[in-house]
Amino acid sequence: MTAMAEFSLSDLEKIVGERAHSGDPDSWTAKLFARGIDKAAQKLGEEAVETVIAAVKGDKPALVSESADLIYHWLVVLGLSGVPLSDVLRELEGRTGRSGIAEKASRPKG
Ligand SMILES: N=c1c2ncn([C@@H]3O[C@H](COP(=O)(O)OP(=O)(O)OP(=O)(O)O)[C@@H](O)[C@H]3O)c2ncn1[C@@H]1O[C@H](COP(=O)(O)O)[C@@H](O)[C@H]1O
Repeated sequence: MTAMAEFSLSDLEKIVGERAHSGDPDSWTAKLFARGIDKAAQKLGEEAVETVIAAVKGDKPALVSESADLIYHWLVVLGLSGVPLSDVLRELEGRTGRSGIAEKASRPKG
């Protein structure tokens, strides 16, 4: 369990980056990168819906599994979009110490 606890999103981002252009016919990551952002974004949306369904049903094992699918596909979409995980983490870090409601109130109207 110790090794698993050390596994990070950054590790998964690295794996996705390495597999993206591997040319391995057995790589789902390579397949998604070849098909492009529309397909990857569609998969991300499907995994999001499946995660929501698991949560609403109170199915904890499914919630864990679907969350993993969701995060993996999210990293694929970030990669395809040329957005590094560190940009998202920096954005999240910048929000710490500020309540969500205050943050929402500060957004431009429109
Ligand atoms: N975490 C994941 C991961 N999560 C989900 N998936 C794949 O995502 C795919 C889509 O899942 P679905 O259940 O929606 O499959 P589906 O409904 O048959 O898909 P459709 O073609 O019908 O749209 C499946 O092939 C899953 O295996 C993942 N594929 C890869 N990874 C990670 O990426 C690494 C590299 O994987 P490859 O690129 O495949 O070598 C792996 O070692 C993992 O660490």
